[in-house]
Amino acid sequence: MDEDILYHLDLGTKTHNLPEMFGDVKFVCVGGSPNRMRAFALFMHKELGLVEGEEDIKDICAGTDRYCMFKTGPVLSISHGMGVPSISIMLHELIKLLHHARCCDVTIIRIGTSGGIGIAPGSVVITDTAVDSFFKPQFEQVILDNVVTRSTELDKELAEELFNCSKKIPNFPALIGHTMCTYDFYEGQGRLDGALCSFSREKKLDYLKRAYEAGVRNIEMESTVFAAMCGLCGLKAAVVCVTLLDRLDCDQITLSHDVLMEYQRRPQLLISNFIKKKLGLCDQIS
Ligand SMILES: O=P(O)(O)O[C@@H]1C[C@H](O)[C@@H](CO)O1
Ligand SMILES: O=c1cc[nH]c(=O)[nH]1
Repeated sequence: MDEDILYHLDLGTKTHNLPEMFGDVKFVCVGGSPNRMRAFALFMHKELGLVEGEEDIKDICAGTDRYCMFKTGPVLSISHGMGVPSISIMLHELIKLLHHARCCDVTIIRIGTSGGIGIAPGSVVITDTAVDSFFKPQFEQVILDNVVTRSTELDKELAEELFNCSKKIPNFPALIGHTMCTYDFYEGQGRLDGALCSFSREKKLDYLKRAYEAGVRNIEMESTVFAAMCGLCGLKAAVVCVTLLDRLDCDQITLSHDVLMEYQRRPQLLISNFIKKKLGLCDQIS
């Protein structure tokens, strides 16, 4: 293409000098909420000890209200909204952005929230494999009128490295497990408390217990397409989500605002330690 307009990011190859703006990016962190991703960028800025002021960390995608994007040193922090279609659009444009900017050796990590299965709320699940609602390690993309099945394997070495990093953080509950990705938060995740519910409590528990037996430890809404797209495009990728509740116990998220914020910071702390370690900024993890 003579020109590539990254419409939902409000960036383009003719309007922006992408290599100059993004050429040094080595880590990309993505998550659903714009506020979380802004908070992560500010946290990384502090952790990396960068000189310019926090006020210089501006939303690069301010011209659109679809996604927000912040850059601090080699770390890019981007929001992706909720669900597969939303993250998929963002990833198409992000991956093209990294290509146009001539970035190399980029690691991409989704830092999110999730519902746990059979584990304590507040646990951080590092995904080894993302699975669909049938516990299969695949993502089905409808392309024209064909269903194309793509693998959702993630980088096992990276998952192990993150798990080892987590062990160095005091009182940090983390584990490696499969993550189930659904197309809905309510009936799609076996919740009884949506506007619609077409199954019994027994059926719900039977489904979630079968998921647990298949190795699933948490449920969220983006991991399969994230793993599939990053895998096909040669990006090292990981998914790190905190659990907000144990779905074997309840459906509603009753955490106080403060606890919710503290839980959401857990994946951020782990990833910040990982990035600092990769950049050689700390032998001793704080
Ligand atoms: O990154 P977030 O915390 O948005 O991920 C999960 C999956 C859905 O997008 C959302 C549902 O509450 O949270
Ligand atoms: O239960 C939950 C919690 C957060 N995100 C989800 O997708 N499900």
